[in-house]
Parts: sequence; C-alpha cells; structure tokens
Amino acid sequence: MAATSSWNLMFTPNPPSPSSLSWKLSFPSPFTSAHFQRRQNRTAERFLVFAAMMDAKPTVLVTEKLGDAGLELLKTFSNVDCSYNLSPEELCTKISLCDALIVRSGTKVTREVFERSSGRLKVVGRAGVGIDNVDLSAATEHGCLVVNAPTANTIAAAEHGIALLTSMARSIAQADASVKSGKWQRSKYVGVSLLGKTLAVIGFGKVGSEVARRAKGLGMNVIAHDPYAPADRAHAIGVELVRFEEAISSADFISLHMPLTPATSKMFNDETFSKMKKGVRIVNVARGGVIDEKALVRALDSGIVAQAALDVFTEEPPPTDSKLVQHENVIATPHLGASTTEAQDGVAIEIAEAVVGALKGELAATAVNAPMVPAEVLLELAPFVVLAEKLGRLAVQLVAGGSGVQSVKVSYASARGPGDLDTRLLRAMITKGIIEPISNVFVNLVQIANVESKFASAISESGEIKVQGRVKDRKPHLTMIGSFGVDVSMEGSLILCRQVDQPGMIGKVGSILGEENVNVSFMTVGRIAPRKQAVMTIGVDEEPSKEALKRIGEITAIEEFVFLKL
Ligand SMILES: NC(=O)C1=CN([C@@H]2O[C@H](COP(=O)(O)OP(=O)(O)OC[C@H]3O[C@@H](n4cnc5c(N)ncnc54)[C@H](O)[C@@H]3O)[C@@H](O)[C@H]2O)C=CC1
Ligand SMILES: O=C(O)C(=O)COP(=O)(O)O
Repeated sequence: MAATSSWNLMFTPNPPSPSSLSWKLSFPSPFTSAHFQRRQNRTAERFLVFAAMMDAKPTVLVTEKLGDAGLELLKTFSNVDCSYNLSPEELCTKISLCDALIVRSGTKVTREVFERSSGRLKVVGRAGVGIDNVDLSAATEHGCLVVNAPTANTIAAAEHGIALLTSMARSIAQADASVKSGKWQRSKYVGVSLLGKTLAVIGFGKVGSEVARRAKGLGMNVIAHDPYAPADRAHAIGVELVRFEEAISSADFISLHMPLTPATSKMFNDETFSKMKKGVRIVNVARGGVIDEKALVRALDSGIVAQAALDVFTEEPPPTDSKLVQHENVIATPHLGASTTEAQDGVAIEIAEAVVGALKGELAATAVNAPMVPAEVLLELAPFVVLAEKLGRLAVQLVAGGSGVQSVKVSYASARGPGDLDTRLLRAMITKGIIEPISNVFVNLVQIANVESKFASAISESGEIKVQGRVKDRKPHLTMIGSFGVDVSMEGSLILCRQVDQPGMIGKVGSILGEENVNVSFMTVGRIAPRKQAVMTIGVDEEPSKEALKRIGEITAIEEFVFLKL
C-alpha cells in the first residue's frame, strides 16, 4: 500500500495545563498499521514530554481511586493527573508525561509501561500491599523505584477475612438472597460453629497474624504455616507454626494470606485439595492466583471443599459466567479487603508520603525493588543486582520451614574503599529481600544466621546458611554453598545434591532427568576431597516432577538434595 507522509497531530488542552492535556491522533486510514501508529505515538510522546518539561513541578498520574488526604498531599508538591479507567494503551501513552504513577490492584504496570516512559518515570507507588501487578524486574532495569503502602490496610484486610469466615459458616449471603427472593428456608441454611474448630492461616504476616488473633477470640484453635515467620512471634499470640501438609490436612477452615509469587502461584491445586479434610472451608483474601480456580471448582463439586469465601480472583473482574463465582457454595466479594474508609485514608497518605519522598530523592522506607540510582551507576551495578537478587532468593529457599529468618548478613569484597559502599541501599534491599551490592564488588556473600536449612550442607562451619557468588563475564555465578566450593552460572533452576563422591553419579542423575525430558544445562561437582563428600550442582531448564526428584533422592549415595528456582 502506498504511503503518504501527511498526518495530523491535534492537541486539545482541557483544561489548558500541560499535565492534563488530552490529545488525539488522527491520520489517513492507510496508515493505521500497528507499526506506523507506534511511530506516530512516539513522536507525539516526545512532543508531550517537551510540553510537560515547561512545567517545573513533577507530574503524578493516579490511575485508581485514591483518598482525598493523599491527593491533597500530592498536590502540594506536584501536578496530579487523576485518570481512572485508562486502557493499557492509554496508560502507555500518558506515561511519558509522568514522573510518578500511583496505582492500586486494578492497573497492570507492565514492562511496556516502563519502556514507553522513555526514562521519565521515577517512581511507581502501589497504594496497598500486593505488588504482583507491577513488573518489578522491568522497573529495576529502568531505574524506577517501586514503593508500596504496607501497613495501612492490614486491619481492613484482616476484618474482611473474618467477615467472610463468619458469613461463610452461616451462609449469610445465600440466606440473604433467598429471603429477598421471597423464600423462608430455615432448614436449608443450617451453618457450622467456629468454636473449637481448627483454622489454618497460610501466610503469617501482618494480615495473617491479625486474622489469627481475631479467630482466637472466636474460640478457634489456630495453627499457621509460613516458612519465613519466626516461631516466637506466633507463640506470642498462641499460634503454632506447622508444616504446610500438616496445616492443610488438619484444618476445618483455611485462610490465605501469603503474597502471590512464583512459589505461591496455584499453591492450592488438585493435589493439595486431595490432602485436605473432607468438608474443609476456605477463605481467600490474598490473591486469586494462589488457587488453581478450576481445581477449586472440582473440589467444591466433589465435596472436599464444603464452602469457599473469595475476595480475589485470577482475573478481576472474573468472567460473568465463572463457574467458581456462580457455585452455590461460594460467596464472593469484589476485592474489598482494603476497602474501608479508614484504610483508604491511611493508604492514600502512606503512599503519597512515600512518592513525594522518593521524588525528592529521599531513600524510601517502603521500597520494594532497587533504590533510585543514577543511570550510570545502575549500568555499572546491573550484573551485581542480578547476582544479589539471585543469592538472596537462593538463600531464602534454603531456609527450613518453621525456623524463620532472624538475621541476614551480607559481606562484600570490593576493589573500592569502604567509604564507596552505600549501606543505606543495602538496608533497603535487605528489607525487601533483594540484596543489591554496590560498586566494584568481586565476591558477595549472603549469610542467614540462627536458622535451620532444608539442605544441611548449606550451613557453614559457623552455623549460618551461607551462599556466595560473583559476577563473571557480567553473569551471576554461584561460587560457594556452605563449605562446598562450586562454580555454576545462576540461570534457570538448580538441583543441589550432597553425595558420597564416587564414579557414575552424574550418569545416574542425568538418566533420571533424561527419562523425564528435563533438559540439563550443566552438572558440576564440588568436593572436600576425592571419594569423600561432594555437592553436585545440576542446572535444569524445566522443573522436574515430584516423582523424578523422589527417584533422585532414592539413589543410595545421595545423602540430601534440594530443588531451587533462581
Ligand atoms: N484482598 C485485599 O484487598 C488485600 C489483599 N492483600 C493480600 O494479602 C497479602 C498479605 O498481606 P500482608 O499480610 O500485609 O503481607 P506480609 O508481607 O506482612 O505477609 C505475607 C506473609 O506471607 C508469607 N509467605 C511468603 N511465602 C509464603 C509461602 N510460600 N507459604 C506461606 N507463607 C508465605 C511471608 O513470609 C509473610 O509472612 C498481600 O500480599 C496481598 O496480596 C493485602 C491487603 C488487602
Ligand atoms: O493492598 C492490597 O494488596 C490489596 O489487595 C488491596 O487492593 P486495592 O488497593 O483495594 O485494589
């Protein structure tokens, strides 16, 4: 098709302030191809960036309802553009005009958003806790800080969990609908008591522990599972921390309060439902994605799960014909956990303070990814960021369930003097579980003290989980686990096996993985001395099945092993 170079760019100031320009592109129909449209939009974006630069105040785009107190605070420092219900494309277009973006759970902040911001976006504020809707890796790569408001909605979410628990047990929603439809069905809606029943709280963080506290007040026996929560915090409110299997198999009620991460995604599935007590009741105020929703429908149909009370869904809003939502034993609310007047006022102020602070260049206490660093420093640090994140992730996965993390120690070996190392950055990163070393670091060391490990060989002579790595050819490498020296690229996933060093081990493990069609990227062996103990490190592209891991564990010379996702 012939191309003409004429196209029109129209700007409609409304009201006439650069931060609230609404604009429209129009061009002849032959040029509506996606590629050409992107080019036109980019040119438009550049123009708009220039227009906005004329205004010295930073611009904050707010894409979902935020409390007035927070908006007022933002307005003292910035131009605030409240544009709700933007399409993904509209968000990408607007973002090049913005220094900060504030969202709740309904806005997906994708890699494309960061790319299209052309480097202007400095901070994303999540007015709430869960940051699973923000692409944190992309944010970090683009030098954009992500902050959240982690405390202000805790009580609201816990109270909603308890509201769902009690109303589920007495079928309040179903009974209400029945009465409103003119029926009077007293025998249909006989409920179950909570007194003396066992509630398993999965995820014993801020919300989980408040739910536990309230459930104790209702006379429930509360147990909890959380691999990273310290047992003494649980004991302080009379809750026992137990292993996952024990929690789900002994519970009459299960309440979910963990974040959505790769490790918790579909944690509740056909297999886990099959281990539960028949007639268990489930509350989910965490994230829809922690449950395999199709498996939950099957468990409800078979009666394994008697009832479910759900505030969150994999897709929000869920499809109108969702079998889960329509199930007669399910009650559903539209992600209302944080929606109280008090929580929304608190969250709005908490996030406004964090965003304004970040725009002023202050170190944010609630940063969930890398702190803001100049682009040139970020470039230098990039491989160390990846290494640090992977070491942190690896170390945390080695912690045995229930033992909790009391302290984390990070050591650097650097060509630079100690004055060149900014430990404020370090503190922020540790808090968020992503540990980023700074400067010309050669070796990084992460130690978790006073802890039991799933893989005893990861414990060093001084009693900590210890993992050590370095950047080689700008790629992260693991160089030590516990007292065992290794040298493996930290990509994909790893199987670590401690074994008695002897010929043929690589072949035995390799053939089990081969039969399972699991691609092995490398295998190395680090040993203390020939024919003594060794740690074999196997890089795999796919996650082996439980059966394959069991067979590896059954090889006689293998004394312990663990599978880790990097
Ligand atoms: N429905 C709603 O409106 C709301 C939902 N939420 C959701 O609740 C989640 C929890 O919020 P907070 O308690 O404030 O966060 P938090 O960070 O204080 O607690 C989360 C807990 O989950 C634990 N955890 C991590 N992985 C786990 C695993 N594999 N198994 C068991 N536990 C695991 C962590 O160790 C931590 O103790 C948020 O991530 C968010 O997704 C939070 C507020 C409102
Ligand atoms: O804080 C959270 O994690 C929530 O899920 C609350 O979400 P919302 O801000 O109400 O969209």
